[in-house]
Amino acid sequence: MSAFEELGVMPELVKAVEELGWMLPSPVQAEAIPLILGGGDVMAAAETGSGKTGAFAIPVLQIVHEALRQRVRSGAAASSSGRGGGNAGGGVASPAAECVLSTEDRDLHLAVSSDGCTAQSRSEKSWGGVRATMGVFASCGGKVYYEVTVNDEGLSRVGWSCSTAALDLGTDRLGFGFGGTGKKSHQRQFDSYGEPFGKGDVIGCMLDCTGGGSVSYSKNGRHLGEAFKLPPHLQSQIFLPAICLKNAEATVNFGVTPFAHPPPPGFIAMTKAPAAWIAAAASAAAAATSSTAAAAAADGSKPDCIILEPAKDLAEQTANCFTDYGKHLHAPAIRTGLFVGGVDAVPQIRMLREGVHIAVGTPGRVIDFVESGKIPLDQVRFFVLDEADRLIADNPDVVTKIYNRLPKGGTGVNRLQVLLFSATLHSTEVKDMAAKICVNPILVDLKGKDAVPETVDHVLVRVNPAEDRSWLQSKPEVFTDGCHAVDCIGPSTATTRECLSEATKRLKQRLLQRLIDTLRMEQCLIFCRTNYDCDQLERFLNSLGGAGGGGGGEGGFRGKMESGKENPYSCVVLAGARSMDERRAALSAFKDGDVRFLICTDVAARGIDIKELPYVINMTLPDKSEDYIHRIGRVGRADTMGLAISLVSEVPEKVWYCSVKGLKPWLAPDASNTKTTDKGGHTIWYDEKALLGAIETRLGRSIPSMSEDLSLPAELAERLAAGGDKYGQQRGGGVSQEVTAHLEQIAQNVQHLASLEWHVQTSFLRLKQRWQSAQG
Ligand SMILES: Nc1ncnc2c1ncn2[C@@H]1O[C@H](COP(=O)(O)OP(=O)(O)OP(=O)(O)O)[C@@H](O)[C@H]1O
Repeated sequence: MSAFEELGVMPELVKAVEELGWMLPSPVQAEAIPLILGGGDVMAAAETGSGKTGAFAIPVLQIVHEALRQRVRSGAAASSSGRGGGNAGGGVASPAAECVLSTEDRDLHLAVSSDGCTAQSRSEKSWGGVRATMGVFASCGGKVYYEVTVNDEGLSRVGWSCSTAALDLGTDRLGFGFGGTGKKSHQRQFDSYGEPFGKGDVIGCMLDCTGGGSVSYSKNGRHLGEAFKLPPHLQSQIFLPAICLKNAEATVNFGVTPFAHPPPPGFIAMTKAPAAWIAAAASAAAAATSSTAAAAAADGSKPDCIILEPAKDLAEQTANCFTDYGKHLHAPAIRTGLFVGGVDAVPQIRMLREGVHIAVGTPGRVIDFVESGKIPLDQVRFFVLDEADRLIADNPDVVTKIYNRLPKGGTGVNRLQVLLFSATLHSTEVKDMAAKICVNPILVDLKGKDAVPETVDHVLVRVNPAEDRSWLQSKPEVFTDGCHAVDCIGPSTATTRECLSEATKRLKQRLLQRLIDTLRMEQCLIFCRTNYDCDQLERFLNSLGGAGGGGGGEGGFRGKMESGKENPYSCVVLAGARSMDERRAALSAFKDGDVRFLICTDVAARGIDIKELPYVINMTLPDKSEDYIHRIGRVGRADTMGLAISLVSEVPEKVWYCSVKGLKPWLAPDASNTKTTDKGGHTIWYDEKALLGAIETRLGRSIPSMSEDLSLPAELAERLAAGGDKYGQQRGGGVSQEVTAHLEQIAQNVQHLASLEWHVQTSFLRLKQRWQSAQG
């Protein structure tokens, strides 16, 4: 059994992740997958690149697939009998329909076998109940039978109940049970009936829908007499086979295989009943809700899961992960839809009409579609906030509005599960929101505070224009942001705040070039503060590349070189101001290794997964310390070593400031107004030393600096050399620490087994020798 199977993951999903080369679940996966499969709300905080997407995607896919299979089975039965002209109420099943125990309509702690015939509940404290996927119209005028075989010594109660009855059979007015202690139960009234039963006994459960209706039982083929008469108010209801167990196991037979004892005269097996008698459980339950809901529920076309992501690119990546992990799930296949803004809504609406089971999107587009009724929510059972802290900080209203509209599904297996994931999940806002939208969430917190993975080395390059005067050189030409366009910059003003600020910007671009050359960077992700900074850096790198950057037209693939890999400075841009097509093309060119540098804003700070990326550079520190953790977490993923370098100015830098959301001050009509915002302009003074202080406080450690010749701090260089590690490659020669730990764990057992095997073999050979010599 593989390590993923041990977590309860179904073989189709295990196969898919093994094809991706995942040998063992990562720690967050090992913790979160069983919790989600068990039905809990989960808040998971784990380092960047530690496999959080798989930790929620795998169990979500599994549960959604199970639910869908169940619906398709029930829906198919309902529609085929509908075509046969049966009951006008719809939801009438074909006689050949497969009636099994439901994996949906059960208590969480009761397990149902994959063939839907055996139920097991190992709780000694509480009863676990389950109903069948088909029911019988009490008004059908027929007589139906099914059998239950008790497999062990625990307690069992068997019988019939309506789809809305308590799963604890016989404890309300909608259920009728017969228990192993020899009692019949209805409305919590337990009266002596028949005789006790236990392990090995076969109980026949009869529903007689003639003459007002009654329920009776047999034990090992012996009829025990009528147990209940159906009260008049229940004679229009649908009754489903139901059992409940306490630390027990039982197997049902609805008639697919021969019965242990023949049904009493006039009774027929559930599965042999005419179509007009039988109703699918899903239809029975759906009938209680709106008719449109029932219709769509039957074909399973509404989302079961809503996943919010803070950025379009990340949403697309997550949707692709769902498609990849779920590729072996068939009959039915899972359909994942992507719902992000900035692109034509029509194909997305069409997709919703065709049916989507997992909806992944960004807050704006998702709330638009929810409020206009395009994304129906009445079937949703998972609400996932990936990068939850960012979503909650930026879009608390959207999160709350969507949550308020979701069906909560009670406390059984259909209850809504809320999952919050991030590498930085420790803010007060997250805790407050979790208190509102989660029910007893289980915290999977692998470090207890925000942490940087061991595979990420991070260093600073201090930028001090007062000491480094190379900014006065005219070559290579740099392209700064124009915040000092109206200031007097030059040797004569070299000590003014404005001049030092402009000098910092010039030095940073030149330092970037030196870093690229010194470290012989094959690939690097470069973070800038604004869209405009990205444009200017792109110009700078293109000018170094000497080819002026191919394309560059409106909507074109700016910066892509004919042969990107040969150009040591080839670059593309991924930033909010670029179109979705351009962003997609840029990311894929970078992932494919066609270009060396991906210049980006913080839209790429979270979640974006680029395999074996060796370097990240921060041209400017982010103004939120948690974003630093996410940015540098683009390297050091999946046990690959990576280096993050931050250029940090020793002096304040004047930068553009968007006081109105969406406003690009460098494009504003009064863009020449470079005064600070308190003086009616569009700039602020940015203090990177203070930002660095906040980051170091958050991490609880100081970040080492590179030396002037841009070599690594000694401690890092030594550690790297000792481990034989290289940035962009798996640490420890390709075997992950988890795999090593796992191998160490099983080594002892393997040795023990080997020695047992040796003893068995040698004693067999000795015996054989003795026998041969005895034979002469
Ligand atoms: N069990 C595993 N074994 C090997 N590789 C894995 C495993 N789980 C995930 N990965 C790989 O690790 C990389 C990072 O995974 P993922 O993107 O899910 O990380 P994350 O924790 O969500 O990171 P972030 O915090 O940046 O969003 C991916 O390339 C993924 O394919």
